[in-house]
Amino acid sequence: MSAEPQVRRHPDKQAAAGAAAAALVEALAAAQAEGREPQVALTGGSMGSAIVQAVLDGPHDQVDWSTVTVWWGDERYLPAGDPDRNDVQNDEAGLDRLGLRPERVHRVAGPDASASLEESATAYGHEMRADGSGEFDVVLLGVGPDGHVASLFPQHPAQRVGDAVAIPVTDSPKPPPERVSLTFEALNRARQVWFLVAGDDKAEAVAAALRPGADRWDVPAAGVRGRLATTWWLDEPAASGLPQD
Ligand SMILES: O=C1O[C@H](COP(=O)(O)O)[C@@H](O)[C@H](O)[C@H]1O
Repeated sequence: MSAEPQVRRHPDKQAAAGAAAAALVEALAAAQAEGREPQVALTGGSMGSAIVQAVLDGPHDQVDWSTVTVWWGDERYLPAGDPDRNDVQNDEAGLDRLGLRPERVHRVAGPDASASLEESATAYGHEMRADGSGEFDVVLLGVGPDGHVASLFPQHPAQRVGDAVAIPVTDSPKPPPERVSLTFEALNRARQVWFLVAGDDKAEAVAAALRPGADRWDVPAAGVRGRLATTWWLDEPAASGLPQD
């Protein structure tokens, strides 16, 4: 079973990131209050860093960050420390200042630390199965102007891979061409899925993903839902293709 999408509109990107950050702190604290050690999947792109920075800038002490486990929904297959990696951009936004335990921050191995893209994706999937089996409390996802989420691109054959948690993606239409992505199956196991989208260049993708009957082959963002909640955190420009109500 999966949850119908809910839309939260905010006047600008900062407000959307701030509201999502406050809700993330609340969700992680609630999971800890229920006795769980929460698992969260982060995202790259423009909003991926905006929410990390907003968490750091806002009140975040109600979460015991030492028991939070962090994954990425996708990663660009680049060496550790490369400024185009999602984890590096998240670190620069403040992820490495939250008090997470390094052994609970699961980074995708790049070409400096794996024999091949395929090996990196397989290892990431095994790591996830071994450590909590990817039962995410919250999965954060940015959305590209083409409707892609994580590194699942429209009409890209990588979408077809079943029976895997993490997959190698080659020929990505957005650089860099090689990436590791979680699959629809892995993303859809989350309790909550949150889309974070800002900017009028995303309005068409947002409207297409939320259109009833949208096909994930054409609009991958339409193919991910949380088991308990699916929330779209939007700024007004990104929401401008949706009906006002
Ligand atoms: O390449 C990627 O793009 C998406 C969206 O990025 P944006 O800059 O257009 O917001 C991102 O969510 C994904 O994690 C990343 O690898």
